[in-house]
Amino acid sequence: KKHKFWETQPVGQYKDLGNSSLSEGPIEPPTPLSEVKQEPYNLPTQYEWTTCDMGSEETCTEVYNLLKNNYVEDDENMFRFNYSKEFLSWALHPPGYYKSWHIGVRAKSSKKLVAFITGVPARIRVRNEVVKMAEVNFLCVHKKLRSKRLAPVLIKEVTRRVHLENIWQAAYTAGVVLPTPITTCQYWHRSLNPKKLIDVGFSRLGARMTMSRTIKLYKLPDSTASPGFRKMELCDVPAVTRLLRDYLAQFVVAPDFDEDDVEHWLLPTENVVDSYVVESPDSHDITDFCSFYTLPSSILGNQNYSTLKAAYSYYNVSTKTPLLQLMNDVLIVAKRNDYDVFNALDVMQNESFLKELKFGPGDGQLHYYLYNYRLRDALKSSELGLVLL
Ligand SMILES: COc1cccc(CC(=N)NC(=O)c2cccnc2OC2CCNCC2)c1
Repeated sequence: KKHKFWETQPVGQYKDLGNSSLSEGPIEPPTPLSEVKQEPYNLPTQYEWTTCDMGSEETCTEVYNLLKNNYVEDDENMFRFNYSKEFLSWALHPPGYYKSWHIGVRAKSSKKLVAFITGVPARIRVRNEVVKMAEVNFLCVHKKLRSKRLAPVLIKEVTRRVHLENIWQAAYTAGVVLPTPITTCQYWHRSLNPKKLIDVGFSRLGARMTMSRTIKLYKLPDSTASPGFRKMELCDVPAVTRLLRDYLAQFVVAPDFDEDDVEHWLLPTENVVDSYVVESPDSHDITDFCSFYTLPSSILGNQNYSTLKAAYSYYNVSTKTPLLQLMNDVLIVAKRNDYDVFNALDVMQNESFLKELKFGPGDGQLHYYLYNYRLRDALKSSELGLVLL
């Protein structure tokens, strides 16, 4: 039966969609902490739980290798996400993180890491309510242990450890449809290195198009157009926080970032996250902001290339510079830094620039979910102001 596990969980069930007698908000009330299961869920006897200290080079390398060889692939199994170690360390150490939410499974005999799941704390606003949530990510079971029903146990265990910290909601994404998406996003790609993308099968040569015509089509200027466009610096944190909070207020679901969050999630970190501001040349105000994160993919089975260097649109705010020009500038910077492709979801106001900046639609969708929080109706993707890693 489909979703045997998810039908046992406090998540929006299909039968509830559009049922306006059901109120928006938590589906189940918090449990008294004394009633939360104190001990970990049972694993098959040959496996044991381990808490992964991502601050340890050795453990971080084990997690990196597990994901590099066993994490999400595209629908045609040509690419696999290859999150870097510095990315994983950044993603799992935001302000207020809990080490106990970095959960691994080892084989008792070999001590090999065979599964992983994580949570990080986040304050997420849903309409006018700011809710403490866990952002759950990096659910991975070794390819050799699939269909042993390990994923439900990993999900129940991270849920139990989140409950122990008195947090009762979560946010997560998946490429598959589960009960019940709060929104479904289309992803889009902007070619930066079309020759490589066609060589590795990520893109196809358009009909009646030659390679040289295609290279010319995606060519970008060498320098950015916005006066005052520069990398974000520590001293920009207060202004960027103000800009971002004002911008995100328009969306139904969005992070409730404070200055500490902005410093962690948006200050440039080499090979992990890049962010730029537009500082007005005369007033020196920060009027615009754009950012992307770096998530390479392994290219499976290509003689000439092993890695696809991909940028993923993160948070972008335009108040003076046209969004179209701001995003074109971020494409120029990504190209200058040798990215092969720039990816974006059709969330926030992204739809307003995708086609004009020559993004093409991807062949998949990304579904967003909330755990233990019901929305009366699914959102349009443009009502979503949350980008997960
Ligand atoms: C190009 O290499 C890939 C390797 C694995 C999967 C995919 C397709 C895919 N599933 N893409 C996305 O989920 C995606 C497409 C555009 C923007 N963000 C995305 O996912 C983010 C956010 C969710 N966690 C993964 C990274 C592509």
